Amino acid sequence: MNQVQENRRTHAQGDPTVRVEALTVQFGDFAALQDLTLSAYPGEVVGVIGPNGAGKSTLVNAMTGMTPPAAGRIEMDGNQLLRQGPASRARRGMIRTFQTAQVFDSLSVERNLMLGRRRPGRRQAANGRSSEREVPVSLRHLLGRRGEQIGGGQRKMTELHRALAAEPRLLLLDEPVAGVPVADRKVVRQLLRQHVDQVGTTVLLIEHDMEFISGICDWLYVMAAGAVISQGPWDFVSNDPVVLEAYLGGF
Ligand SMILES: Nc1ncnc2c1ncn2[C@@H]1O[C@H](COP(=O)(O)OP(=O)(O)OP(=O)(O)O)[C@@H](O)[C@H]1O
Repeated sequence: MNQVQENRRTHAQGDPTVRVEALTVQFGDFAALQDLTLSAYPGEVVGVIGPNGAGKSTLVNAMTGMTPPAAGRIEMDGNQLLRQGPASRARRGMIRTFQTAQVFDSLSVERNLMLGRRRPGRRQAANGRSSEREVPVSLRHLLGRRGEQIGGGQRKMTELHRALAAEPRLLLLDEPVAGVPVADRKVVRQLLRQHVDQVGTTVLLIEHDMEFISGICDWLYVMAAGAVISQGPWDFVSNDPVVLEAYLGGF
């Protein structure tokens, strides 16, 4: 075990919430993921970064069951997931958000938020109005508006809060602050950190905003061409020559 992996042991204790092992995804002859292995532990925010086309969204799609892998394993809390569909994974507490926020256009923001609380398997029953904790200040004035009446950043915030209201065991976020105004990104960061620390959710997120990434992630995997090329805390990966080459090599 090298020094970087040793460092992770100080905060990532016990068994991983999710473990992806030797995962390969093929689109015809093209391998979008090749033999990819990673894990995320309870209460940990794990970032997956890498240049465009590295395979980040494909990874999330494979984890949620939307894209079937050609080989490998995906385990959540020690259970092999590959034969389970997206709904069954959601019942286990795996919730995701999308690059383009998925909000129910015909429902109010408040109804959208309440839907998160209806996740099967969620500890509390879904009834009553959204609690103070579940409605962020930035959305309170929008509760009565329909999904189709709010802007892109507000849709992202609504989707994120609906996901948090589901109290996921594992939250997969695909570019959570893309399209979110810079001023609100700090709010998202604080909200996620608070949720992780209080509820113990494991977060795995894809994001291109390095300021956001460096401020929230406990551990990072860097991907290029479908494989993990580096991993470690931000200070390590941001100075890793292999990572700099992967990003700069494209220019
Ligand atoms: N359904 C598909 N059929 C064929 N090729 C695909 C499909 N989905 C993704 N790819 C290819 O797989 C590779 C990885 O794509 P993916 O969207 O996972 O990358 P990404 O790292 O998420 O990129 P970005 O940062 O731009 O979102 C790309 O070369 C992409 O063109």
